[in-house]
Amino acid sequence: MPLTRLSLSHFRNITAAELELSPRFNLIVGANGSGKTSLLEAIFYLGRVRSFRTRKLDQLIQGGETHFRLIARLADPDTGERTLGIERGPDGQTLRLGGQPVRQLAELARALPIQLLNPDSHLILEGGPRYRRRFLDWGVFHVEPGFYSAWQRYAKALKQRNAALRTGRSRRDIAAWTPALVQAAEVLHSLRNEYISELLPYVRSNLASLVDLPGLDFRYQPGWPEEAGLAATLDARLDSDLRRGFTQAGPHRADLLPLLDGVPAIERISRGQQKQLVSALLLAQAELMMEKNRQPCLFLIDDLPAELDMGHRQRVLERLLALQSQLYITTTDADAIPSSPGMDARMFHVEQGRLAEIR
Ligand SMILES: Nc1ncnc2c1ncn2[C@@H]1O[C@H](COP(=O)(O)OP(=O)(O)OP(=O)(O)O)[C@@H](O)[C@H]1O
Repeated sequence: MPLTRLSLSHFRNITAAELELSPRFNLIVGANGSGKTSLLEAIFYLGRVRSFRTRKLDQLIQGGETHFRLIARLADPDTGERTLGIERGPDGQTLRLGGQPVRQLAELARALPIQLLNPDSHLILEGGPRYRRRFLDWGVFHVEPGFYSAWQRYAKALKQRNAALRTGRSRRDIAAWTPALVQAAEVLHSLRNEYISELLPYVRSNLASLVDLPGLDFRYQPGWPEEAGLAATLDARLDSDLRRGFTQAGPHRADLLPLLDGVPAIERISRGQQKQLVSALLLAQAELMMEKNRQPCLFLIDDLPAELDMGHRQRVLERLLALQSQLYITTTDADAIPSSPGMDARMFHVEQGRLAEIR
């Protein structure tokens, strides 16, 4: 659901800002180092309660200050408007949604599904399997209701098994975790499998309009050899797990690898094609989510001109607008963004952390 208002204080170089947002298209224009990415980072933080730039979250607090505060109004189709507020300081953070304390971060992720396209997005192709798992699980989390609880059960069993491996407990103690681990793993595997088969038609339709890559396919690896089964694999690798002190097989090692003519696509495609492919993947997820949940997502696109050429910018924006996504696009040059007449657009100028709407 879109944000209608956003207020920020002491977030990165933004001392204070109050923004009335467009439900569809928000363009953020400013010179290098002015604070454009910081604004996207703040919106991302509202939904994910983390940054896409750093793990050191205290870095988000403006230098010389002790806290940052973000307050957003969300247009909620069921309840009207809800307020989401996050304040972070030296003693931790408080999160409130609709006047209530937030108990699980998943509540925020559900209320504010956010997709990010930025210069790091190519890590989905170029980085290790964890980037592709994160991509995959974003989608499964949003469209498969049982995923989150299965993931929690799995994470708990994995943590216990790893602790048992590290502290040199008996094989019997370690094996005691196998049934819970395998049961949750199988649920995750089947939900991921189902999600991938639903997603692929959307990926193909986006590829057809964005990038010409006949022969592109995907290989899903669940994180263990399927023919052997997870229980037998854990058993067979127990000595090796004991030596290393952690569990080497399971859904936490899954991968979804794009292949071109049988080899990893990253080996064969240009940088521009990588960006088009990543855009197609993110769009496909948003389309499937819209189809299944009737819920549009927010798209944060950092430095759109650096990501795509003019023709592809136009096509990606058209598809996103057709999806009723709320867009936040940054650029140093407003002329580099295709204009879409009739769009309910707002443009903001940023200079040294000060944000002002351009009318
Ligand atoms: N905690 C902080 N306190 C104050 N200023 C900060 C903090 N963290 C980063 N900055 C500054 O905020 C400024 C804005 O950075 P940001 O990455 O948002 O700029 P940008 O407009 O996206 O730039 P570019 O176009 O170069 O990507 C930078 O000058 C940076 O040094």
